[in-house]
Amino acid sequence: MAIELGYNQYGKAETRVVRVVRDTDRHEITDLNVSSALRGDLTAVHLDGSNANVLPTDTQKNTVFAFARDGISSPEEFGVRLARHYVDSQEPIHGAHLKLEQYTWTRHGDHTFSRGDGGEHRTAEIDYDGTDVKVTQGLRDLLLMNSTDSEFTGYIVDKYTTLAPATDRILATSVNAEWKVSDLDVDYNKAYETARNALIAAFRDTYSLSLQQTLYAIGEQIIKEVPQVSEVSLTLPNKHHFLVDLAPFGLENPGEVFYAADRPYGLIEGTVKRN
Ligand SMILES: O=c1[nH]c(=O)c2[nH]c(=O)[nH]c2[nH]1
Repeated sequence: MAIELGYNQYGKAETRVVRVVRDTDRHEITDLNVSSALRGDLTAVHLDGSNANVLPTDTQKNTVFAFARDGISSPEEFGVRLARHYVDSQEPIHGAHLKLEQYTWTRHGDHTFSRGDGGEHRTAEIDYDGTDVKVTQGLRDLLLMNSTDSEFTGYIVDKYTTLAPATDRILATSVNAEWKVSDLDVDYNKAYETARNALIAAFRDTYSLSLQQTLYAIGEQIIKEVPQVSEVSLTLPNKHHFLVDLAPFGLENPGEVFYAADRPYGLIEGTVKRN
């Protein structure tokens, strides 16, 4: 029987590093969750028990902390620096994939910050194969709601359809988005802020006939406003808000009282590309 090793990678997942800049009394914090995955000449470790080509995951964790000492200007810059280091300094390591999440802290003073319930956060993904660096920016769990300017009508009706057409509904979603940055000669923080603002503006300004239409509008707006972005992928759960029937209580409900359903939910996914 012929058996062989397929694709493999290994690394340290979820190294939590918090960097404080304290050059002045007004401190800055960068709070990251860093995962590294290395690939390369790693057959012997799986087949023969030789660890000679293995840069331990513990070392990868330590490298994150040591590199943080030099400062973190953006998750993308930090990820690129780590990826290049692992591949360029270790001959058996041929590729590195870095995933970074950045948690947002809101300032309440020079050295006082609060963080929400672990909701919205920024993401960065870097891949380096020894030649090319690929960078993807994004965000996860950004909750958005329009309390009007949303319809859903004109859909297929078959014998299982019970959904009533909606001409004025709540549209709410928890945005998961990532966009490929094709030109790396860019200010990552500025690109991120511009893309995030474009995303929110497109959601706000689109009179939505479906969440699919809103998805396209968001992708289109990001591509229009950030010249370095070539492709935007979006995953949008439709966080349904159903109008409650108050008639049994002798009350009208002119679009004012809703039941926020948890599950199931519609899941709208798509990619918008620069042509
Ligand atoms: O925006 C929507 N898109 C759908 O595909 C869909 N399907 C559904 O039941 N409600 C909605 N809303």
